[in-house]
Formats: sequence, C-alpha cells, structure tokens
Amino acid sequence: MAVYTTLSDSDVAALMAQYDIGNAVTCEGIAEGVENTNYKLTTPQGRFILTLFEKRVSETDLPFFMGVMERLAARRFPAPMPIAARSGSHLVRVAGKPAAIVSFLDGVWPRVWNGAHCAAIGDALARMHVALDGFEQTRANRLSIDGWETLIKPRLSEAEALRPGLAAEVARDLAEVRAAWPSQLPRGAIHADLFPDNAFFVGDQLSGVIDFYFACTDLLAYDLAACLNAWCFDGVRYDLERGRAMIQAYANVRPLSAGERAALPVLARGAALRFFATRLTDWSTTPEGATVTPKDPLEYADKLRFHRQAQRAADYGA
Ligand SMILES: Nc1ncnc2c1ncn2[C@@H]1O[C@H](COP(=O)(O)OP(=O)(O)O)[C@@H](O)[C@H]1O
Ligand SMILES: N[C@@H](CCOP(=O)(O)O)C(=O)O
Repeated sequence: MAVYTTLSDSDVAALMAQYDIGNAVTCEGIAEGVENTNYKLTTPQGRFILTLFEKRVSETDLPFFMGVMERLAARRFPAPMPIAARSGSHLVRVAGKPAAIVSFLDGVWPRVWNGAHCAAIGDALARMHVALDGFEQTRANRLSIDGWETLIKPRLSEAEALRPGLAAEVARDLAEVRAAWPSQLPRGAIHADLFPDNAFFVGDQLSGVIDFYFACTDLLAYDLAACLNAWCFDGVRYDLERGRAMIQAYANVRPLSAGERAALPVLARGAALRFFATRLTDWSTTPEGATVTPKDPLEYADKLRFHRQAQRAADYGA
C-alpha cells in the first residue's frame, strides 16, 4: 500500500479551498503504487487523483512533470491533465508535502498481457514521443548510468547475498554498458517507467498512461528498451513475438533509425540495470512491516542474463 501521508479532514478542506473544483465528497487512499501517496478524490465536478510527492521526487522537478502531462493532454494523448489551483499553479502544498491534482483516467492496468497489449504500448509510446517533440523544458535523467552505479556499487554485497555470483555479473554489466552506451541517438522527453501498472486499458484499447514522475530528457529508443523489459518477457524468457509487435507498432508511428535499432541490445541491458538498481535499493532499505511491498530485484537479474547473451537487434524482434 502506498499511502505514506495520511490526510485529516481539515487538510482536505484546506486543500480544496485552493481549487475551483468544489468540495471533496470522498477522498480515499489508493493502495497501489510504490513511490508517492495517491488519493482518489470525488467532488461534485467528478473524479480526480490527488498525489502527494514523496521519496525520490525532487520538488524542483515537479514543473517538468506537470509540463509534460499538460502538453500531452493538450495534444489529445491520454495522459492525466494537471488541474490548476486558483493561484494558477499546478502545484500546491498539503500536510507539508508538495501535491498536485490531476484528471482521473478510465480503465484498468492489465494483470496479464499479450502481443496486442505490447503493440498498443509501442504505438502509444511513439505517439507520446511525437507529441513531446520540441517540448522546451528539460530534465536530466538522474537514473542513467551514473545513477545506477551510485545505487548499485555500494550494494554489491547485498546482490551477492541474494544470488551467489550476481555481484561480479552486475559489475561487468555496469562496465560494459558504460563502454558501449550510445550518445548520438535522437533525444527528447521520455516517460522512463511505462510498466504495465502505468498503462490503463478498456477492453483491448489503451485508455490512459499515468505516472510521469520519472519522466526526463533522454534517448527516445531507451524508453522503448525500458518497455521491452517491462512487457516482453514471459517469466525469464524473452518473448520474441511480443518484442516484434511492440517494436513494429512503435516504428509504424515513429520510424527507428539504423543506429537506434543497432543500439537496442545495449539500451535494453542498461534499462534492466536501471530497474535492478532501484529495486535492489528498495529491497534493502524498506523497513520490515512497511505498508509498501518492494519489487523483486531478481526479476531484473534474470532479464540481465538474457541481455548478456543477446547480440543483435533481431534478438529483440527488431
Ligand atoms: N490519473 C489517474 N487516473 C486514475 N487512476 C490513477 C491515476 N493516477 C494514479 N491512479 C491510481 O493510483 C495508482 C498508483 O499510481 P502511480 O502513479 O503508479 O503511483 P506511484 O507513483 O506511487 O507508483 C494507480 O495504480 C491507479 O490505481
Ligand atoms: N516500475 C518500477 C517501479 C516504479 O513503480 P511505479 O509504481 O511508480 O510504476 C519497477 O517495476 O521497478
């Protein structure tokens, strides 16, 4: 459960007084999610999501996240629309935390998924990149190579305790990925965390993409590589059909250059390191009995095993 901050009735009343969307009829904590506190808010004007920013989110980055969502919603991409407070700002404070209210998106995230979902994600990711083309704000990706190293290196002994031999394998991954990391590929604003629990579907149609709180400026093909990791494995096995469906749907909207295709193996290995890094950190720092369940770092250790032996873009379905 991810409700790190409990709001009193007076907190909610003080919050709503800053907006023009009516009083709160209900304000219920949402169990899902791991990073921030989320409440489902109902007012006479409809349903909204109230997010209180916790943990890894830096307050100075919030205008970038709001700008990305605003731009996408304005371009009819199904992202949450930030709601402006009476002050004109999309950001307020509640219970001492920075907070925002965004529009509520219909749909549910798929608990099981297939090639059709992967194609829908490839298509949506490319449309998102196109809609964000020329977006003027930037935010460096703090969870790129230097960030993974900072998180993983002090925790190699914990990795070794999880699986003997893992410390040496991951140290080699870090070195090899750094040496081969491409720098000349197309860049722009990316989502950087488009996992199944951040994609809503109604039936087999994608109805919404949420959780832009890792969004940053980085290689567009890296965003695709993160999605290949998140959506295209069936357990420890990479599912070539799903990979092919996702990459083809992406390229139908935004064609991939030869350089982007060739870089997919190292980008996918790097993306796996990125999620291994935060999971390993959360695994060792989440207190026993906490209300949030940390995600398993070994799932990403298994994915790294695939990436180590993959040689070519064709191994990913490109
Ligand atoms: N705009 C939205 N519309 C509908 N539900 C949302 C929206 N944003 C978040 N949620 C709900 O809150 C949950 C957690 O959101 P998420 O952004 O993934 O949290 P966290 O950043 O803490 O991981 C989602 O699984 C979903 O149920
Ligand atoms: N997608 C990440 C964890 C981030 O959680 P989210 O709830 O903010 O999507 C992972 O799976 O490690």
